[in-house]
Amino acid sequence: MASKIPNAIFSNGNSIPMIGLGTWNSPPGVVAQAVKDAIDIGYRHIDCAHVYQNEHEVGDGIAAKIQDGTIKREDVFVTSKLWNTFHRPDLVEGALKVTLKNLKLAYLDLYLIHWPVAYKEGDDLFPMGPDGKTFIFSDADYVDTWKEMEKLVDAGLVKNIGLSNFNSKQIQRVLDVARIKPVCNQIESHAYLHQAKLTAFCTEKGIIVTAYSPLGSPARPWVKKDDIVLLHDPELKKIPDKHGKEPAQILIRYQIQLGHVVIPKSVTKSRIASNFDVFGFELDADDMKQLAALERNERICPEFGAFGHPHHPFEKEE
Ligand SMILES: NC(=O)C1=CN([C@@H]2O[C@H](COP(=O)(O)OP(=O)(O)OC[C@H]3O[C@@H](n4cnc5c(N)ncnc54)[C@H](OP(=O)(O)O)[C@@H]3O)[C@@H](O)[C@H]2O)C=CC1
Ligand SMILES: O=C1CO[C@H](CO)[C@@H](O)[C@@H]1O
Repeated sequence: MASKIPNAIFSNGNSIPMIGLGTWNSPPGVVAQAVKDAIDIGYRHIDCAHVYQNEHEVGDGIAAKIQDGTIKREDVFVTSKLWNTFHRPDLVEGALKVTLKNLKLAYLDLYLIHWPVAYKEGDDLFPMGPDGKTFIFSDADYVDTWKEMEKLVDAGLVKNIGLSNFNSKQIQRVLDVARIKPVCNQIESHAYLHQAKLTAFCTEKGIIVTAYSPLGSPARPWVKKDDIVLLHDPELKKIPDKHGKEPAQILIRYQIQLGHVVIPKSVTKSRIASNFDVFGFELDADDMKQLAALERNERICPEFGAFGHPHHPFEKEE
């Protein structure tokens, strides 16, 4: 199927497809097929990360679709993220090279610092401290990490660099030293958590917001099953009927109309298809107001183990 996805334009003039396939929690053995299905359906943007521990299989899916002629490398936008144990400047390039090898790519379209918090360097991606709840921190500073990210652009290994889970003060610290500005901040964004101040700050600075967990990440064990889950919120359910659409499609379309790039995850072919079918209708002003009114300041992905880190981004709103 030919792909007609609108793009968002970065401050450097490069573009990113407004919708991409998320891959967190997409199991090895399943994710390669999900990536192949997504590309067949028309997705041209895949969101990955070293810490998802499935980049090798994601890479198999992309390679298969390049090999069978469905796409060329330059047709697909691939993002990955530098994990928190690799922030120390001497580790950054090596971490990217592992990701490139796993993904079987010569370059990334976008590389993000996954979180502003750094953890103890080493093989353990989640180096747990003695309390069994808090990771062991590193004192690497993301500003020094950023200078290494810039070198990856110089070396032609990544086309664009950006941030993820950074608050406005942290973004400003990066902007203050940046020779190459971050093009985006990938943050949690859905109808229960708008992060209005942070997104306004990003917009003012010309930084594109990518919305993660747009469906409220229902598979996370701590998303309470006895409370209202976003996808089943009775207020949300009033909107789809009017458009003949499903709740997930409304939530994805909502992010796009907010001007955000959006990366819903699914390994289910029918959902991968329906999540992509969000360009043939428009939410009206009343719908947008109703969705905005669902705000609950409900953060699903706070990186619990980093509470107490001096660079934890979201312990207070910034
Ligand atoms: N930068 C960061 O720190 C973070 C980045 N991310 C990125 O964002 C992506 C999306 O966020 P994520 O937390 O995965 O959560 P999402 O909000 O995308 O929800 C994904 C879940 O919803 C289910 N689902 C997908 N489509 C539908 C549908 N149409 N109807 C009902 N259920 C559906 C999926 O199930 P199934 O797969 O079984 O179909 C899966 O369990 C991640 O995969 C990752 O790439 C996420 C969190 C943090
Ligand atoms: O991208 C991510 C997916 O979820 C993980 C577990 O909560 C996070 O650590 C990470 O930020």
